[in-house]
Amino acid sequence: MDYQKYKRVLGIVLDSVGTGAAADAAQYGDLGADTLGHVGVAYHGQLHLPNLARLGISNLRDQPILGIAPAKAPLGYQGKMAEISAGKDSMDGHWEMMGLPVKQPLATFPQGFPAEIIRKLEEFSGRQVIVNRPYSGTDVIHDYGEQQMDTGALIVYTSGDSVMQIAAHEDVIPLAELYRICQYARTLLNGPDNIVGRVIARPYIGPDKDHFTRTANRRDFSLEPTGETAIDKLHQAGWDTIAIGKTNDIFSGRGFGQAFHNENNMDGMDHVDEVMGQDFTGFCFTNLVDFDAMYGHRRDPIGFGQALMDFDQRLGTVLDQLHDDDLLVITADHGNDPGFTGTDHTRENVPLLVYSPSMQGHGTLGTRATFADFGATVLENFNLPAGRYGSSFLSQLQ
Ligand SMILES: O=P(O)(O)O[C@H]1O[C@H](CO)[C@@H](O)[C@H]1O
Ligand SMILES: [Mn+2]
Ligand SMILES: [Mn+2]
Repeated sequence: MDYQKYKRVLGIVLDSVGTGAAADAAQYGDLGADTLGHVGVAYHGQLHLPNLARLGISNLRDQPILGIAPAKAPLGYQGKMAEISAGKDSMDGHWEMMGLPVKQPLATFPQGFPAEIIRKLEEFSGRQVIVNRPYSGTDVIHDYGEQQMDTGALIVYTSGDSVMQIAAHEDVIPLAELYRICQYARTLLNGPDNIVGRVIARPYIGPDKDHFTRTANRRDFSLEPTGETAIDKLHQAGWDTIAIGKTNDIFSGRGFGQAFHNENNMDGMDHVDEVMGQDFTGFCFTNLVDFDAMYGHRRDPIGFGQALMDFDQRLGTVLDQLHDDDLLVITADHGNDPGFTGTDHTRENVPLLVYSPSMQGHGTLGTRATFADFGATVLENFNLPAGRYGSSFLSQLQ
C-alpha cells in the first residue's frame, strides 16, 4: 500500500493547551481566556520551552507567550485550529480532529442528573448516590470522600461538560465493580432522552480527606462515535492505528489496532518513545491528560507550566528520533486556562505545530476553520477519501 508523503504520522494532543480565546468564546462565557498566554504571565518570563519554541509555539500567536520569543526560522509549519463542535470537552475536540464534529450540544446537568437515572443507578449498584451536582473532582472527594468511605455510597458529580463522573475509594469499591457501574451508567446515557459524552470512573485512595488522591485508574466511557472517524477509515484500509492515553477511551476503542494506557504524561511519553521504535505504517494518536486534569481544572498555572517544561524536555528526544518520513503534529483539544474564573474548560483555538525532518521550508498554516483539518490531512496522506469536514494541508507541507 502506498502513502503520499509520510510513513508514520505522530499526533500528540496536549490536553487543554489552548492558545487564546476562540472567535465564538463569548457564547461559552470564555472571552479573554488564553491558556498558554496566562501560564506565561504566571511565570514572569521564566517559562522555558526551547523545543516548542523551535517548532514555533509563539509564532502562531498574536502576542508571543511571555518569555518565549517567536523563532526566526521555526521548524516546519505552524498555525491554529478553531473548533466547530457545539462543546469544549475532550470528546468534542478529538472527534472533530478525526472528522466527526459534535454538531448538536450534548446534555449537561447544572441541576444534577434526573431522579430516574439516579434511581436506576442505585438499584443496579445496590449503593446510595450522593452529591449529584456540578463539583470540582478534587474538592468533591475532600468534602464527601469520608462519607463515601463510611457508607459505601457512589459520589456522582458533573461539570460544565457533558460528563457523569463517579468517584469511589479503591478500598471501598473495587475497581472492577466501579467500572461495571460506570458501564451500566453509560447505557442510561446513550439517548434518546439524555445523550451524555462521557461517564468517567474517578477512583481515589488515601486515609482521610486531607490525604485523598485520585489514581491513574481513571477510565473514560465515551459515547460510541456516532459516525465514521478517520481512525475507522485508516483501520479499515489496513493502516496501523495506535492509541496512547485517553484517545483510546474517547473513541470507545473503535478503530485502534493497538492501545497503551498512560499513568501520567511522562509514562505517555515513554509510550511515544516505544512506539517510535516500532516499524509501523500509519497513525499514532497520543493524549497527555495531566495538563488538564492536574493543573487546568485546578487553576494551577505554575503546575501547568512545569508540566509543559517537562513535556518540552521529552519533546527534544522525539525530535531527535524522528525519521525523514515521519510527520509530527502537536495540537490540543480545547483550552483550560488556569488563570480564568471557575474550574471548567475554556473555548479556545488550539496550536497546530507540524514538522518532519524532510521539510525543506517553513511557513504558516493560518487559522484553520475546524480541528477536522488535522484528520483530513492524515486521510490524504494515506490515500483515503476526504470526509465531509476538514480540508487537508498536506500539499502545503514542503
Ligand atoms: O474536576 P474534575 O473531576 O477533574 O473533572 C473535570 O474532568 C472532566 C473531564 O475533563 C471535566 O468535565 C471536569 O469535570
Ligand atoms: Mn481534554
Ligand atoms: Mn478536562
